[in-house]
Amino acid sequence: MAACTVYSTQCFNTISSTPSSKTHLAFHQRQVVFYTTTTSNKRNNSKRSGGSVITCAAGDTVVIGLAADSGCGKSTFMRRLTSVFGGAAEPPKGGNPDSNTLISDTTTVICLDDYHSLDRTGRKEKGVTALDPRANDFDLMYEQVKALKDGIAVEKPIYNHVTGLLDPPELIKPPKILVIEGLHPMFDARVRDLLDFSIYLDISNEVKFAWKIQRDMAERGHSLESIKASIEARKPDFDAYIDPQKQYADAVIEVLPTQLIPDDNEGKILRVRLIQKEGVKHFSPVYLFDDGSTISWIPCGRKLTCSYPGIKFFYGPDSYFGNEVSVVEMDGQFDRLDELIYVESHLSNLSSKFYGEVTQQMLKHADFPGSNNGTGLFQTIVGLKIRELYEQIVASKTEAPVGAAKA
Ligand SMILES: Nc1ncnc2c1ncn2[C@@H]1O[C@H](COP(=O)(O)OP(=O)(O)OP(=O)(O)O)[C@@H](O)[C@H]1O
Ligand SMILES: O=C(CO)[C@H](O)[C@H](O)COP(=O)(O)O
Repeated sequence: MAACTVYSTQCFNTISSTPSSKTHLAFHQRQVVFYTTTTSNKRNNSKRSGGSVITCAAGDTVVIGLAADSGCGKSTFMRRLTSVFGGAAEPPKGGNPDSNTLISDTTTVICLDDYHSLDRTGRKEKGVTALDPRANDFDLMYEQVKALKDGIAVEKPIYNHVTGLLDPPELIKPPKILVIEGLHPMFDARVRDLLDFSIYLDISNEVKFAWKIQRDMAERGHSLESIKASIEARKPDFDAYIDPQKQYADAVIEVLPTQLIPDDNEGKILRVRLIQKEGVKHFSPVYLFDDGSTISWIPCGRKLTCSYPGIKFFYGPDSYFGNEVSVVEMDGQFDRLDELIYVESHLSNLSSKFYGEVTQQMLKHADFPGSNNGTGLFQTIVGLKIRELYEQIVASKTEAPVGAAKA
């Protein structure tokens, strides 16, 4: 956690709440700022108050945005990211058992579903989906992400996925790294500007469908028809509000059906592309063999065991929404994960701390979905990149006063 003392939240509760109001108070001889934002929730007749108490001088929180549709691997990615920093991520201790937040020593992951301004029944009554901006409170999202970035604890609302209601808020203290994950981290320009790094998980419709069926049929007992209907119902809003955010992402992990099997419709073998924006501060793209070149590589042979249809890598420069990017692509899947070290040794700029760290991370989480293909590989690499970005930002802040003195 960033150095921070949080005074009793009752202090916050004693302040009358007016929408988006700021009140400055003297408190214990320190300047304390209360942010209070209220959203009426007629359905459960409760007031959602986002309030916070400034007692931190830090303001060192690095903010990462992770955008994707529901069921597209955000939680899996978060587990890989948290593992890179060591330590397990858990919901806030003693809090709401249905909290969506995950806290570890270094990272706090908040789910942006908590900023739904309409609960499940409210959305149904108004005929809007959760993807629609009208069902979300972007003012509160902005105020609270900004507060956390500035080292201020907040009382964040909770959207309860079990009941479909808006629950009373939970206290979130400013972490070293704040990850905001969900449907809209890059939708609102004010929130977007707070991000130090952004990622979009771009899962093609065919693959999304296959994953949804696997999870919602096998694990949640939904019927094939209801899964199809739910995907279709969300699609217009997904296209209008979620998908366009990928143009702003610093890294996109694009997941497509394989090209190694003609007309494959099983969706089990994946072609995964890591699209990395050039010129992003503290982020230096990964490359294969030679920086800036264009390479197609089939690593199968003496050092890598491959069964049908094999594995194919590609690396090269490209343009993405008018931005210069470099792309590393992997089509196919690993037979033996320990042999990944052979591929790792041909990738550069991995931001690893020792030779073989990527392979070690992948082996450690061999049971996570996607560990035998490019989804797991690129999620792990992006995790290492975020660690390096964080370390560089912290180092640059520590060095800044020295530079300033020289000037
Ligand atoms: N890389 C992958 N390869 C194969 N299947 C995957 C992969 N990632 C996720 N899945 C499938 O998708 C499901 C959802 O993954 P996950 O819970 O990580 O997504 P999510 O975006 O956090 O979902 P939600 O927002 O609905 O909670 C998993 O249970 C798994 O079936
Ligand atoms: O797109 C989603 C992000 O997770 C959910 O569908 C949205 O949050 C609404 O949740 P629920 O279906 O539990 O009411």
